[in-house]
Amino acid sequence: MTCTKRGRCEEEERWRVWELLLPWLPPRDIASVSSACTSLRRLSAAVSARRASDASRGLERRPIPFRGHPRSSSSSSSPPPPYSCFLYTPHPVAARRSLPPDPFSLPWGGETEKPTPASPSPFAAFVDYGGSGGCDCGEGQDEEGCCRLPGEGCPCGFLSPDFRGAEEGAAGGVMTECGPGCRCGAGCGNRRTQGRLEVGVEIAWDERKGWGLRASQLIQKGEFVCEYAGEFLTTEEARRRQRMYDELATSGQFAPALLVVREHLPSGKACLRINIDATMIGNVARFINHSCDGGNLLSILVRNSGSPLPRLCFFAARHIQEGEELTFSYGETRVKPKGRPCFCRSPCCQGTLPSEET
Ligand SMILES: C[S@@+](CC[C@H](N)C(=O)[O-])C[C@H]1O[C@@H](n2cnc3c(N)ncnc32)[C@H](O)[C@@H]1O
Repeated sequence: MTCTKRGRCEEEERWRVWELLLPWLPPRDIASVSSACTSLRRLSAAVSARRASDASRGLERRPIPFRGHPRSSSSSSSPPPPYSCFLYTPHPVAARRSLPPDPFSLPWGGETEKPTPASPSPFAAFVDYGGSGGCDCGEGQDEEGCCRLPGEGCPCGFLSPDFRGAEEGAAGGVMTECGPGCRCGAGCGNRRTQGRLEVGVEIAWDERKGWGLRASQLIQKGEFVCEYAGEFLTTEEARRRQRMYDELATSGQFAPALLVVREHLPSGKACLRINIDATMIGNVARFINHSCDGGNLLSILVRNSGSPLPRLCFFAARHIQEGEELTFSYGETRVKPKGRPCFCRSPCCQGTLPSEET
């Protein structure tokens, strides 16, 4: 009698450990655990369903669901769904040195911490948080009152995105906002792109392009959609990862999200190169696919006072209807001899995805 009771307690204890452990495991491990017994299969299926219900892991204002993956509703013995293989971050982060060697072995989770001056990280190599050049507008005022109207003296400027030609796919340029060098706080009117996601989006499966981001509500022309958050990499690290991703991509089950952005001088010469890798740590923007016609998003480099690195932000280039896929152009250059096929379906499709030597 005593023995049976102890046995039951041990069993319950083991089960509790699984309940605590499973939600953090990489999908590959969940798949192997789930084949052990019916109870674990049920528990794994519940964990996978929870993951599919919110890509942002609760870090955005509202859940961002995955829709329509052919394997998501089938048994958990099927291959692990790729939507788990990244950590969610609402903000750009410094390159992580402690990441596992490939995205398929990443645990489930998110990065909540915004980098601060106090946290010593490689980010400090890029961003000077002690920053100069910010405004004093917030001093002695409540947040609501500061930096509200253009032309009222805030030195950070209120340049708006340039939407001329946006509907024809023209690039959007640069704008400026208050930032870490300013005395104003999060409620300041000149921090339009620094809050959490405001527009409704969901992540939808396409047989040929993989996951993509689509609007789950009408998005008005000019509305801020999201920024491209990921790890800021040095060019050397970007090259190393690109080689790794190219190899993984030959398996066909892997979609890298490493973006190289160049800020050009008016003369046309490149002056600043930014490498943002959203493959292993990123936000919803990592799901935005390419369109050869420029897509319906305008990409703008946003400079924040006190931060030498601009951020890449997306605004609606035109009214975007509920259910429409959100896309932008990954660039013009196509230098890799065997470029990967493009399935953007636009009339001006070039047939291959933009690529360049990183
Ligand atoms: C930033 S990710 C976009 C999300 C990705 N589709 C996924 O499933 O995670 C970029 C990758 O998506 C795929 N992709 C993006 N646009 C595409 C297009 N127009 N045609 C085919 N594949 C595309 C490519 O594999 C590319 O490397």
